[in-house]
Amino acid sequence: MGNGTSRLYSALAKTLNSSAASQHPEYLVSPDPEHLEPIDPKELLEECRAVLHTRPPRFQRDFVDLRTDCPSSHPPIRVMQWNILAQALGEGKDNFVQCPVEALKWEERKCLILEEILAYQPDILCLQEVDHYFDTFQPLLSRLGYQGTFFPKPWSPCLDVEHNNGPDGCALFFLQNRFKLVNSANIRLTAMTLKTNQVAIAQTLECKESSRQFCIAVTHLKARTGWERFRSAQGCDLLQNLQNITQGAKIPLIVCGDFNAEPTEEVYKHFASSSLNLNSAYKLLSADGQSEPPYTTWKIRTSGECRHTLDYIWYSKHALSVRSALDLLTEEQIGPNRLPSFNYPSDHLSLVCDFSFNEEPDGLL
Ligand SMILES: NC(=O)C1=CN([C@@H]2O[C@H](COP(=O)(O)OP(=O)(O)OC[C@H]3O[C@@H](n4cnc5c(N)ncnc54)[C@H](OP(=O)(O)O)[C@@H]3O)[C@@H](O)[C@H]2O)C=CC1
Ligand SMILES: [Mg+2]
Repeated sequence: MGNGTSRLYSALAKTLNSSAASQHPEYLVSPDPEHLEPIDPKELLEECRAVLHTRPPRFQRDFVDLRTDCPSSHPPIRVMQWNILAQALGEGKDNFVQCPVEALKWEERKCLILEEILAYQPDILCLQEVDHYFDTFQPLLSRLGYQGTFFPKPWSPCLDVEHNNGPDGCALFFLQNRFKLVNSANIRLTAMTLKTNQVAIAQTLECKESSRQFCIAVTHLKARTGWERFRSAQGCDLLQNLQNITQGAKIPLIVCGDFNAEPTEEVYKHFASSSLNLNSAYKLLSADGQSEPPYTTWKIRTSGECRHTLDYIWYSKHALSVRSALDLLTEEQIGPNRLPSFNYPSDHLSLVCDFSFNEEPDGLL
């Protein structure tokens, strides 16, 4: 076995075997990463690239500078929002008819996912459709200095798929050397007072540099057309929970999610007009700062081509500024067979933003 390969198995192989996933209780804050030997991100990136040596080169995406005039005395906070496509759904249920089966092989697709994370080095990761938390992302990201939290769907569609790796759910990771966890809440979303199959995680973090606190939340709302009212009710429930957690918007807030809703839907309008004073960060990439990108997910299923804007990063527009945002892949980069592909591991694009606190939040948050 070549040196690279053996190193690969030294870093990537120190992950729990997949059977461990089903032995874990529903919700578990990961063990203290101090007790896991750290990995050098450059080494892990090299090892991932060794696995991906037969794949086409990574697409280049650039950060768009959105700096406003308010300078910040502290380093920005980089947040990544990403529905990484559950392996069981990608292989067993999602029917991406133009995606070759071998492009979804987990041993390579996981390295594409890790490569994207290592390329942009977010301080905070908000993920949906995580069905390899315990055997892959938690052990590896812990060794990169992240503390992780996982909250699976009560009844994940992954469990219907033969040879699944356990339920999918939302995961939230933050760098331990930058933030201290003040509070963590797992939220099973309701709709019209009924418990639903969708969840969220909301955590209050304190910046070690500035002692400023903020709330970061991740969610994944009910998919499919015909469920618009259901998503709207889930969104209202999440907003109510966040009102309480931020003590009525006293704490700045960032909410990441696959909302499974176009900007025309009611749930989007609830977030855009909430008393939490939120703005959608990716609107700032548009010329007038008022329009969402044309797509955040683009796939071809048996039902046809689906190009939608469903993923968002909402933030407290008075207390926080967006300093930059990662541009999306172009249609040419995505290619005619759309996503996922040999080039990109998910049907959803990652969204990445750099935030800073406004020194003195003007007025209410
Ligand atoms: N809800 C419950 O209480 C119960 C649920 N179940 C099981 O759970 C499943 C529903 O899970 P739930 O998560 O609530 O469902 P969702 O409708 O939210 O979708 C589940 C997953 O399917 C993907 N998806 C969306 N559209 C399609 C499509 N057209 N074809 C294939 N996949 C698609 C979504 O991906 P994306 O978000 O990226 O679009 C999402 O990850 C049922 O199929 C059943 O297996 C069974 C009994 C009870
Ligand atoms: Mg999906």
